[in-house]
Amino acid sequence: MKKSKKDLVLQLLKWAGKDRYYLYLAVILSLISGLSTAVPYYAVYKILENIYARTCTENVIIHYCLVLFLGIIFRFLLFGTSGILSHKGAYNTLFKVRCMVIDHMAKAPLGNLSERNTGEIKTVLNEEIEKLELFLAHHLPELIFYISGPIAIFIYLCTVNWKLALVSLIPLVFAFIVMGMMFRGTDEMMDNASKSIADLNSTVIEYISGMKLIKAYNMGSRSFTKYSNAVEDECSVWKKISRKMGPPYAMYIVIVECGLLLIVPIGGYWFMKGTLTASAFILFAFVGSLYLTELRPLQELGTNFAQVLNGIRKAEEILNIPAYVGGSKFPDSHSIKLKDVEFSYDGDTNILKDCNINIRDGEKIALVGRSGAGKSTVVQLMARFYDVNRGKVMIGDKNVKDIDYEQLLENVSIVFQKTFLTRGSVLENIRMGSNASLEQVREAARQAQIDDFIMTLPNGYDTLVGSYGSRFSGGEKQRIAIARAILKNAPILILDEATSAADPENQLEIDKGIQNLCKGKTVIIVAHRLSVVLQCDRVAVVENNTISCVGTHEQVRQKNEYYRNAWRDYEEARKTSYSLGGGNNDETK
Ligand SMILES: Nc1ncnc2c1ncn2[C@@H]1O[C@H](COP(=O)(O)OP(=O)(O)OP(=O)(O)O)[C@@H](O)[C@H]1O
Repeated sequence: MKKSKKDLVLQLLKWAGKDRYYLYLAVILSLISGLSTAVPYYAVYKILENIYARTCTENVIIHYCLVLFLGIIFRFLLFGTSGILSHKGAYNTLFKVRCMVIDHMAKAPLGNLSERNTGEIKTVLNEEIEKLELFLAHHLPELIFYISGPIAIFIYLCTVNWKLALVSLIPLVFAFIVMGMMFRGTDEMMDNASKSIADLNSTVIEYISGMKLIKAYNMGSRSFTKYSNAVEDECSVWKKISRKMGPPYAMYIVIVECGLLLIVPIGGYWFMKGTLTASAFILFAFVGSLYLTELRPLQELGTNFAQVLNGIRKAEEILNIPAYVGGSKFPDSHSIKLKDVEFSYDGDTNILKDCNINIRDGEKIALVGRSGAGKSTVVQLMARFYDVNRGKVMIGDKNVKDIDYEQLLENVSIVFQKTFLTRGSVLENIRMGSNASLEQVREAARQAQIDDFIMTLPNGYDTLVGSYGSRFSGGEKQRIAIARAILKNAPILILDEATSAADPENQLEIDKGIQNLCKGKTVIIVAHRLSVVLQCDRVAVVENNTISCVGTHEQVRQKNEYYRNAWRDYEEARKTSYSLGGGNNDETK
C-alpha cells in the first residue's frame, strides 16, 4: 500500500533520529522570524498615523525607525540561525540515510538487489537522497517562514481594518484552487521522472564501463543512440510535467499579484465614505497585495516536495527489502552439507534440483562441470548469497539461514573469478576495512606472491588502484584478491578459479598463493582447469542440474562419463601441445 504524504514525512523524521531536534528548532525559529515580518509594516503604519494626526515628531520617527530596524535585523538573524540548524540536521540525516541504505544492501539477499539495475541504485543513493537535504534544510523552514509571514501581516491588517483585510484574501482563494489543480495527479509523473533519470544513469554507467568493448566493436554511434534515447525520454517526461504545471503556475503568479485590483477601488470607496483613514488606505495599498506575493515560493516548494516524497519512497523501497537479521553463532565445525537443494534465480527455471553433497571439515573439494552447469551457483548458496527454494544448506550442524549473517560472511572467504578492486590504495584493497597493520598486510601479500610487485609501484602500498583497478593485470588483481583472503583467514574458503590468469609464470605464482591460502581450511574450488583437481581430496561433478557424482579423482573418473571424457580430452590436448611446442607445458608443475 502506498504511504500517505504525512507518513512519508514522519518516516523521514524517524530516520533523522536525534537530529530531528535541530530541525524542530529550525522550524520554531523560522516561525518566529516569519511572524516578525509584520513588525516593519507596523512601524511604517504608526509613522503614517502620526503624520496624518499631525503628531509626528523627531522622537516618533526615531522610535519607529528603531522598531523597524530591529524588526528587520531580528527577522534575518532568526532566519539565518534557522538555516544553520536545518542544514546541520539535514546533512546529518542524509549521512544516516545513506549509511542505512548501504548497510541494508549488504544484509539483503543478492537476488533482490540484482533485480534493480546499478543506475537505479545509484539514483537512489545520490539524487533521491540528496533531495531530502532540499526538503529538510530548505523547504521545511522556508515553508513555515513563507506561511507565517503573511499570516502575521494578515492578523495585523485585521487590527487596522478587518473588512479590507478579508478583501485582500480573495485572490488567495483562487490561487489555492489553481495550485490544487497544478498538483493533482503529479505523483505518477514524478515517479516517471525518477525512472527516466535512473535509466539515464544506467545508460551512462554502461557506456563508461563498456568503453573498451564499444571501441573494440566500433559501437560508438549505436551506444550513443541508446544514450541519446535515454536523454530524449528524460526530456519528454519533463516536458510533460512542464506542460501540466506551467499554465497553472503562471495563473498562480498572476492571481497572487493582483490583489491591488480589489484593494485600491474598494479601499478608495471606503476612504471617500469616511470609513477608512488615509493612513490605513495607504497601508493597504502598499502592503495589501504585496504580502501575498510572499506566498509565491510555495508553488516551487510544492513541486520540489513531490520529488522529495518520491525520494523518501525510493529509499524506503530499498530499506524494505527483507534483510538477513539475527541468527545464532557461527558453528565450530566447518563441514558443509547440501541436502535436497532446489534453486532457481527467476522462480521458473530450476538451476539445481535434488542436489546433495557432504564436505568434511578441513576437506579440499573441487567442483567440475560444463560451463553454465551451476558450479558458481552451488558455492554462492553455501555463502548464502541467495536462499534455496527447497532443501537445506548446512554449515556444521546449522542451517545457514539460522546463522548470524555477519558471522557467516566473516567466516567464509570467497575469491571470485573476476576480481573487483576499489578505487583506494593497494593497502586499503587488501585490508578491506580490517584493522590489520602494514606488516600483517605485507605478510599476506608475500604469501600471495604479490609483495615484490607492490613494492615496485611508485608509492608501494599507498599506490592508488584507479577506477576498476585499471592499472593492474588480471593475474596481479587475482593475487591481490588472494592476499585479501589470506589476511581475512576465514575457516571456509571458496575459490571460483579463474581461467584468465594470464601467462604460465603468473599462473605459477597464483598457484603458490592459493596453496598458502588453503592451509588448514575447508576449501571448495570451482575448477576450470582440470589439473587443479589433483591438488584436492575429492571432486564433485555438477551436471543435469545437480551434483551427480562425488569421490576421489580415480573413483569419479571410473564412474562419471563427463569427467572421464574431460580428462581424456585434457590429456590429449597436453600431448598435442607437447608435440607442437616440443617443450613442457604441464601447468600442474
Ligand atoms: N544472477 C543470475 N540470474 C539468472 N540466471 C543466472 C544468474 N547467474 C547464473 N545464472 C544462470 O544459472 C546457470 C548456472 O550458472 P553458473 O554461473 O552457476 O554456472 P557455472 O557452472 O559456474 O558456469 P561457468 O563455468 O561458465 O562459470 C546458467 O544457466 C546461468 O545462465
